[in-house]
Amino acid sequence: MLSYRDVSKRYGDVIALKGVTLEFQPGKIHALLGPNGSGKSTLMKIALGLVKPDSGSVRVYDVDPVRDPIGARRLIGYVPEEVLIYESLTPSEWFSFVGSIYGMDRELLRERLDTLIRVFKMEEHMGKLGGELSLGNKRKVMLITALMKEPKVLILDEPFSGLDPEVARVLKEILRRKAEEGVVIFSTHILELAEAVADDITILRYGEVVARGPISELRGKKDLESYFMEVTGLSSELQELLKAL
Ligand SMILES: Nc1ncnc2c1ncn2[C@@H]1O[C@H](COP(=O)(O)OP(=O)(O)OP(=O)(O)O)[C@@H](O)[C@H]1O
Repeated sequence: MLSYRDVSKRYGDVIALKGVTLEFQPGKIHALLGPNGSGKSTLMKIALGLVKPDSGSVRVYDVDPVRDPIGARRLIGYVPEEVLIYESLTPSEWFSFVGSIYGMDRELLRERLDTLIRVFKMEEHMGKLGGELSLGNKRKVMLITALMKEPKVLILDEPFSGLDPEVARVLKEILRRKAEEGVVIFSTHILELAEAVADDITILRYGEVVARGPISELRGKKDLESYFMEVTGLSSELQELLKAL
């Protein structure tokens, strides 16, 4: 389980999170939605101890990421929004390196990697340097890195961006399977994707939770886009701006 209690975070004058209380349970796929700058990445980074909250408490199962960021990272597979890979290592070299850092058994590592590499269709790219890979393949390397240790918590920031439709389908299936055993959270700006993949959604606006629950219950009779526009207040803001234009 991943929980946040009354968590706030400011960057100088900018309020990124304001008294957020949330719980993400295993068994469901959770989508995190919100306009640009609403605090989604900050919320995710706090779970990993990459960003320290100003107040409130966070638990990754029973680990406090503020006191024990390494312990929290052991439990979490994380894919950030930005592409971060070693340009001068091949995916093969990179996975062996990460496997040794995780202290994974070589045979187990090989088995898991074999499957993930085939599932993500990366066989022919394993010998290329990271810097030579296409953007989508770099993102696949990051996804495999997050999945290879079979984490209890999977946190993916915009994981579907740059993936072709076939790989996106594979990823949806993986998330579904992972959610059976652990916590799965992903952020997205694509509402159709949240609707197609997630069980529960959480919508942030200006660092506050403005809606939360099963998609079907939240939107009621509306389509998710209209619901999103309504709770984030974007609809009226946009209409005003368009009028001004
Ligand atoms: N390192 C930082 N220094 C200063 N301000 C930051 C920093 N990181 C985030 N912010 C600010 O905090 C707010 C929340 O940012 P965050 O990246 O968490 O939002 P987000 O919902 O993930 O946005 P997006 O959808 O655009 O990725 C924004 O106003 C952002 O500019």
